[in-house]
Amino acid sequence: MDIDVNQMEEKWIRYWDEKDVYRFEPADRDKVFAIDTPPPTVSGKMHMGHSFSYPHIDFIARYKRMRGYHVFFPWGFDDNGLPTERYVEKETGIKPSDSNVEEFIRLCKEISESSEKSLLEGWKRIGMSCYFKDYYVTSSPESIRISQSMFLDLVRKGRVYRDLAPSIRCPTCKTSISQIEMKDQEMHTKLVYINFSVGDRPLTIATTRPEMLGSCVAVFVNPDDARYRDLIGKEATVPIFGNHVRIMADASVDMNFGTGAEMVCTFGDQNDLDLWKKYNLPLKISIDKDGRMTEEAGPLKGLSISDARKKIVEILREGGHVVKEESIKHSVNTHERCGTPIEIFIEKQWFIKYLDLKDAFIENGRKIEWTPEYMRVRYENWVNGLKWDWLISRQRYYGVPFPVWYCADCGNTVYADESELPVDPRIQKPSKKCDRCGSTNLVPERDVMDTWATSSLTPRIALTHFGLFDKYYPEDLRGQGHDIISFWAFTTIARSKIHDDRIPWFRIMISGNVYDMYGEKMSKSKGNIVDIYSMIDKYGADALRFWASTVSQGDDIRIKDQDFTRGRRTVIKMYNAKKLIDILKGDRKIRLFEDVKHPVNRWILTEDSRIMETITTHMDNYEVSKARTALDTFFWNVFCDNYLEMIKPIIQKASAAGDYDTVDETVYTASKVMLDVAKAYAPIMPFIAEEIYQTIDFPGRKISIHVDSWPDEKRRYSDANEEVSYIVSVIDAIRSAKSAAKVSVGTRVKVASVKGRKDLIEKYRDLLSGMLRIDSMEIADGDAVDATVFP
Ligand SMILES: Nc1ncnc2c1ncn2[C@@H]1O[C@H](COP(=O)(O)OP(=O)(O)OP(=O)(O)O)[C@@H](O)[C@H]1O
Repeated sequence: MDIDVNQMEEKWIRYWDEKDVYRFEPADRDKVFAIDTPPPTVSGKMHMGHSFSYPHIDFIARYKRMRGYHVFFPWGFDDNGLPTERYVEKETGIKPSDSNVEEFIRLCKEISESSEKSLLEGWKRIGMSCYFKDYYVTSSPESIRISQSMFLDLVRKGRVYRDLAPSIRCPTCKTSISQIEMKDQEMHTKLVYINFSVGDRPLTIATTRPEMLGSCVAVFVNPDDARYRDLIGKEATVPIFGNHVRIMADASVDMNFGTGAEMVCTFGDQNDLDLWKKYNLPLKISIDKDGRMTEEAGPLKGLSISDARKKIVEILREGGHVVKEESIKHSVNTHERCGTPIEIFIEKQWFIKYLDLKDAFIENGRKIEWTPEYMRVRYENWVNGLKWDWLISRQRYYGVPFPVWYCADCGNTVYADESELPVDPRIQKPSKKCDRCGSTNLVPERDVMDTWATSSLTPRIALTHFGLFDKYYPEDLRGQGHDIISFWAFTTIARSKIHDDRIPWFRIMISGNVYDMYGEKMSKSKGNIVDIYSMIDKYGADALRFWASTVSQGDDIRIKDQDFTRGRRTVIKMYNAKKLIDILKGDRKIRLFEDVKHPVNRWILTEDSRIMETITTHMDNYEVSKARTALDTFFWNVFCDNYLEMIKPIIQKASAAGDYDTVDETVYTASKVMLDVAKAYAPIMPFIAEEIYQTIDFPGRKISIHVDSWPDEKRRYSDANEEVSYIVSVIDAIRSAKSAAKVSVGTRVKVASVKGRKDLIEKYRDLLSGMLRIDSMEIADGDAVDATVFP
């Protein structure tokens, strides 16, 4: 091999950049293919998960471009919100509470800008054909304006409200979060059996949250539980705290968990919240916003949740209230960013009201084509399981500010005018008075929006960035991983429904995830990653993309060296095949042939157009892995092993006989099929495809293979096909005979004795003996093809 794959790949990245190959030229809607590309969060390093899922989108973008579409394939970064804040905290050690808002925002901007520059290089390096020269970021004034304007649209539509309502809170990140950001996690914990009393009688309840005892507002049992039927309606005394709570019945209580009697606290978990709402129970908050115990927690006041848990068990033990403790493993709702168990609070928060739209979300989900189709079910399960309106306010700093002030005199909410956007009420003074009482005493909303409240608008943000929203919305395709169906896919479909009563794109293509060696999804922020550069140095980016094409959409994958090796071998094989054609061509110019005469050329052109048709069908069905498998077989077996080997003696013989038409026709055919192969590989392995294209010297080439046309020319020569296919079966038989005689395919043998259709084999005697290195061939008639060799 004399190709430096890394150098070759870097050369083409520079070339595509210089020639602006991926610039989008607007055209009529039916000529455009618009893609909603995932803007990665600025939260760490690019990893092999990205070099798997992004190429899946790029395969389609490149294919559609070669099919003649003007492909709108923008690039963007999602660089506002909690992921970026946490990244900045990790990188600098500076917490938002250590500095003022403006200073911290400045730091977040500075760090995300420099981080974006290096991340961008990574995405270019894996051969993405996005338009990188002008990308959007979700923290730009333009994106903030759109996000705030859509917020005002929600206000106009009555779809947003601020209310004192239960909200989910992460004590570590010190912010409210939404249901979307929760993740179930199996955790080890202690189930503590505690004695309450009903008069003289003990009533044992079991709980995993003993520190919440001060918030206990009721004890619940199942109405069918005979053990407690006589207690329903009575009062139980809470140990240590001494207050009395009602014993109530609800069918949701699991008789088999613990003792079948449970305490309801405000709020230990979702179940507490449900019962609290259903029975209008009192409210007692014993954990504050920062995860510290409050006054209500009595002797636990000021402790952290975990310390409080230890302490209360000690106190209960001392008082003789603990019956037993059991180690259990149970599922806990945690914050997906940091893994901390969530808490439930009552706070004033902004919510998008959408629970009443669940049916419409399902209906719109069904108007979208899902690839693979079964991912729609995941989406629907998520929608059906929604229990909360979408909480969009966050008590953080680096996010899109709410365009809102409150009147300190009458409590009215004052919204910014559209013309003032983007606005940061934390920094900017309002331009108007309270529209209810005329007061100028306005105080800003200090919360910011959840990052998904903005990234759910990416079709609008990306298209508006180029002034194309009205022309190309809804878009044609959204590509993304299945890890964020409930985040990004769902929120985008929801926002499109609410704002525009439309679907955001006609198709969504969901790719699988790359897992680390422990079976966890690789993730930037968690840091459990394999860096892309170490793999590119070893195998090249084409090989990484080849690996990405080895599984179907939606399927998960691990890092397997053999897949990268196969990809790299294919790159080298293509390079060598092209080199062989160069040698056979010598210094002749390629002449174009409308029609070819030699049966071997007629056969390969027939096979070529057949396979291209198959590949095209797979690509049209978004089945890239099937297309690539078919192409691999054609390229390795049919084209390299058979056709290129067959034409060596053909060209040699024709040259010796001065038959330059046959030489030119064969050189043309070999180059043409090589070009088709390069074009068909181009969406998957764009670098080697460009290398072949640019060096093959075929007339009529464009600036790049990636803007040339897809190979769909149909040439069918049925006469030659039957004949040469038969000869290919003879070649296979002689190769098998050589292998049975333990001689390598390239080793010369003295005699080969071949049985079959004598007249036909005779016609190809020279080709067979030249190609298979046979000194003398004995040919006999026979029904089935059979061969023996004598070294
Ligand atoms: N391990 C992975 N395998 C496949 N695709 C992934 C993987 N991780 C992220 N992606 C995809 O990359 C795109 C951008 O994701 P994102 O920037 O959130 O990456 P991330 O590593 O998960 O970051 P974070 O840790 O901040 O969540 C999404 O489409 C996502 O599905």
